[in-house]
Amino acid sequence: MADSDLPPSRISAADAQATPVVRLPAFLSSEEIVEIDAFHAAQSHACGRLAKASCAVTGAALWTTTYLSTDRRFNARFPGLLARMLAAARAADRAHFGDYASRVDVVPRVVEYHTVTPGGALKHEQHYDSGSIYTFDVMLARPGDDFDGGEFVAPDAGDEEPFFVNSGDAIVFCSHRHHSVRPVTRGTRRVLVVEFWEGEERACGHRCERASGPCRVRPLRAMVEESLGEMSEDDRAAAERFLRGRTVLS
Ligand SMILES: O=C(O)CCC(=O)C(=O)O
Ligand SMILES: [Fe+2]
Repeated sequence: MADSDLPPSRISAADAQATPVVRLPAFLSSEEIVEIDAFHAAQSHACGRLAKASCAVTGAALWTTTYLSTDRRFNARFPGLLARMLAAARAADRAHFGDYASRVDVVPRVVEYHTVTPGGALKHEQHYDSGSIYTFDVMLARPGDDFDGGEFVAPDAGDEEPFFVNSGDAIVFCSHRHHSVRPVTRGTRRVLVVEFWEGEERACGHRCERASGPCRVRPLRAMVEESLGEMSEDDRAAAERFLRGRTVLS
């Protein structure tokens, strides 16, 4: 594998679409959800963050992703949980995905905490998690109570039952399987997403696109820090707002 590449896919696009999304109801206890939310509250300031969509009128973020794998923070705090997720993913692969990777060495590529408010959605129906093997997705909020809308959608999944009924419910799927999320219509939807891949266990503050060797992405901030010092206070504040969470290839 060239060190700047993603690992080659182990499953064809067509075979990936034929795999089911496996439900793991009540995967997390309410105590574990409290621990994860507390960890997010305490650590998110130190982690990479990306506002994926924002309101055209107010500029408020509608979908914010916090990369809890920054510096492997989540990985160090919740190793047992990540091992449980991987064991469940491998079992789902053996039982339902054609056992295409259950013996492959995989590690967490990224741990993402998603916060989605009304209007936030992942609309692209052919979206998939390129470069990863398994995607593990856990609902942290209470559907119908903390939020409405925001249904997880897997085309051709074969039934209309919701994937997430209660907080703590999880799903696991082949990362190359298409999936999307309908717009949230009320409240705040929170999910934890872990992608496992054949690359190195990453510590960078984003979703790494480089399977091995030093990550080439670094905060744009690092490239312009000197010039920030030369700006007026107003210009610097505007630049800081612009730079927050943005990254660039070096
Ligand atoms: O929000 C979700 O349930 C899934 C999010 C997702 O697929 C992604 O961020 O790639
Ligand atoms: Fe995804």
